[in-house]
Amino acid sequence: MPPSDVHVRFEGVTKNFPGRTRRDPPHQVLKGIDLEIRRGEIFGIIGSSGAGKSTLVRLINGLEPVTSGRLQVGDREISGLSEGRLREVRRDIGMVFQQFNLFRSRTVAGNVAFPLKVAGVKQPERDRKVARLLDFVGLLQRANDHPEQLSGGQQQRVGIARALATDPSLLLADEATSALDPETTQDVLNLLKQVNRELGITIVIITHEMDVIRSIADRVAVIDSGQVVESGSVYDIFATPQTPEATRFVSSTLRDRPSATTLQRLRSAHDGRLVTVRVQDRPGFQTTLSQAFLKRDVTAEIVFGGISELQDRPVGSLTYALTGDDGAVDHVLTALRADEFDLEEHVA
Ligand SMILES: Nc1ncnc2c1ncn2[C@@H]1O[C@H](COP(=O)(O)OP(=O)(O)OP(=O)(O)O)[C@@H](O)[C@H]1O
Repeated sequence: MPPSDVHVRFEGVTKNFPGRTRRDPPHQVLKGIDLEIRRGEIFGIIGSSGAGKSTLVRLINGLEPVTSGRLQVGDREISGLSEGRLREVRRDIGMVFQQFNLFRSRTVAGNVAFPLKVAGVKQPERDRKVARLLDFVGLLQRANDHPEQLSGGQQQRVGIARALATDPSLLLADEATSALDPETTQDVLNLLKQVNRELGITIVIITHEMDVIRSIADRVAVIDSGQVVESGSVYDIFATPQTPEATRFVSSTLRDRPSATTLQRLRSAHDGRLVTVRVQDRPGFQTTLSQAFLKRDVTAEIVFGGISELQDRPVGSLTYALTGDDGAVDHVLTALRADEFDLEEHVA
């Protein structure tokens, strides 16, 4: 990939915070991050609480220095930049926060105008720009209201308009929808999608919710304990997660794999061996499976699972109760595995 296509590049980035007392060793929060975020994409970063997501964001906008490694934003190497140069980098980055961070004492228009004022944009130009931005986020009629007169979703729209005021090429959204209900979340995610598609702005979205990644991201990195454990296209992570962390996040939204309790219930309700098969986007997937079972007189009853669509391709898992001669079941499972079917047998 030519360097200009990469918007943010982490190369072996670590971040330490000092220990609690001077005698404690430093706390390594990021442990060698390698990541490439491409210009114009929506890149999701998902991880559990404390994984290091917010720290990663604070490195990108230069609010915290990296401890070691290289971090490039646009065509600039961030590590070692002076505060003045960092301000220039930050001017090209918009931020959207979980708690919106609006000024309560200013009107909606006043909030959006604020970064323009700081940047020294004069009044008539400022007013024109604020009106254009409020129109873009669908809140032109609310320009003179104060934030507390708006719903959470509307406040976040103001937050997005304010983040766009200085025409950034990169937008960082840190848990931007975590304080919102599911329906409002979808509205705000749609607006972010519009920002990306219509204005060509690269978006990095930080979340602990796989639903958010599924709704809007093109690619995703899963981080766990300060490390990228998996990254790739959202479809690939959903269709073939490689690590337990990614598998856990994927099943949290697809709800296609039985939990331990469900397995217990399935065991008492059905005879046979329980096997979960991951759905694959390949021709004749279902037919190949059913024929393999049929050929060896194995009865395969679907007892749990679901198939849904992601980026117009199927994802999900099906759990079967397999009854028949044990040797025959073993034979079918071995043959399917050899044919690259992804199977998990749930042994009691
Ligand atoms: N300024 C700091 N000084 C010391 N430790 C910090 C500092 N900022 C973050 N940490 C620690 O770094 C770790 C990662 O924190 P971070 O906020 O980046 O995680 P996160 O994935 O965003 O979690 P959450 O979703 O809960 O915000 C935590 O253990 C946190 O206590």
